Amino acid sequence: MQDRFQRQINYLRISVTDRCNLRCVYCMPAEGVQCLPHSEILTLEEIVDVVKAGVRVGIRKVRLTGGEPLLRRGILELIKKLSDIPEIDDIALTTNGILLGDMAKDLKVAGLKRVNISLDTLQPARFHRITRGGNLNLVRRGIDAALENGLEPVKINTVAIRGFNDDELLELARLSMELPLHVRFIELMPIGTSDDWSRERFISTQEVKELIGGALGNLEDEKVIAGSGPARYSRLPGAPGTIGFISAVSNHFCATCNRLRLTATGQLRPCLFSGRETDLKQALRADAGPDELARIFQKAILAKPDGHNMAVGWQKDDRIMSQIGG
Ligand SMILES: Nc1nc2c(ncn2[C@@H]2O[C@H](COP(=O)(O)OP(=O)(O)OP(=O)(O)O)[C@@H](O)[C@H]2O)c(=O)[nH]1
Ligand SMILES: C[S@@+](CC[C@H](N)C(=O)[O-])C[C@H]1O[C@@H](n2cnc3c(N)ncnc32)[C@H](O)[C@@H]1O
Ligand code: SF4
Ligand code: SF4
Repeated sequence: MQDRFQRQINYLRISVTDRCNLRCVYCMPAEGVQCLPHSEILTLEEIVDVVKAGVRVGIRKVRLTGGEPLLRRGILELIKKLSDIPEIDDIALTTNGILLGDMAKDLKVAGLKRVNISLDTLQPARFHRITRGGNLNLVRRGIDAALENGLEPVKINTVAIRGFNDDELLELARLSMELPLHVRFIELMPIGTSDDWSRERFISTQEVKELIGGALGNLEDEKVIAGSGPARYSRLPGAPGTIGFISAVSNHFCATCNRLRLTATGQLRPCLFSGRETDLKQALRADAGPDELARIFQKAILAKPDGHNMAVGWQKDDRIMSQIGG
């Protein structure tokens, strides 16, 4: 269905859990994150009902995220049920990769098409520091398992952060020369835990492009890689993979935004950056039928703003990224 700004909305990002096995410094506070009670979180059946209602208004693509989606009990069963919905033609998952080594094969069998894996550094000690305790080896294993099991295209999400990983962006870009990986550099957005994370940490796409182009060769524009997300892709000469750029701040893609979010607690959220939400859970738990759920979707789509307001600074929100479905 089209929203008020003639954008076709066909993509639902679902936060299947607010829980996470890491605590990345720019995303979550070190402690004090209150996990939502189970009764507040949508059940697997409720999520499937929501997607079926979404299909009625044109949802064709689903992404499971969180928090860490691989922590959600029953995730394989959920993927299986979603892949049985004939209209859904793309089921993807965004993960920190920690549990992927052990789960990739079962995820593929359940019907998952592809994964995006977050990786901000290739240095074990640094990884441990930024994730507050994570083991980089497990993520490397997860990436290998994703490739071995054909969860392709495998995309790597790297948030470029000054004073933290700006000295290894070239090495991360080189991954696309060694393996068929699509390494995407994401601009740090003013959302999440702002602790020590300030404007000075921001690195623009332009800066990363110049760095990579200067050191590794001409970046040739690449056609779209499967998935209709906001990244723009280029390829280094002879590389099996590509380099992508997600310029969420410097050159935002709101004019072509095609998505809605479903929070872990069953709110439809028209925009990552807007606290305005439409409640689906109450209707689900009052046994609303598919028509009524589809009407709630329509309402949320019509409430989509034309774009974000990042320019005003750090997002003040009742929810953190892991609850919204980053
Ligand atoms: N501003 C903004 N940024 C987003 C949005 N969706 C995703 N992003 C950013 O893009 C990053 C990568 O998102 P992914 O979960 O990998 O999904 P995607 O890039 O849409 O996925 P593909 O379908 O594979 O292209 C996120 O970490 C965010 O930083 C959005 O709706 N708005
Ligand atoms: C919130 S996580 C959820 C999925 C999973 N736990 C993971 O890390 O991939 C999704 C993505 O959001 C990104 N992210 C979190 N906070 C961000 C911020 N302030 N700016 C840009 N990207 C951010 C993460 O790096 C990650 O790639
Ligand atoms: S970015 Fe992902 S892995 Fe890191 S704390 Fe946030 S939800 Fe967890
Ligand atoms: S900030 Fe909002 S409008 Fe812009 S791309 Fe993200 S979700 Fe869409």
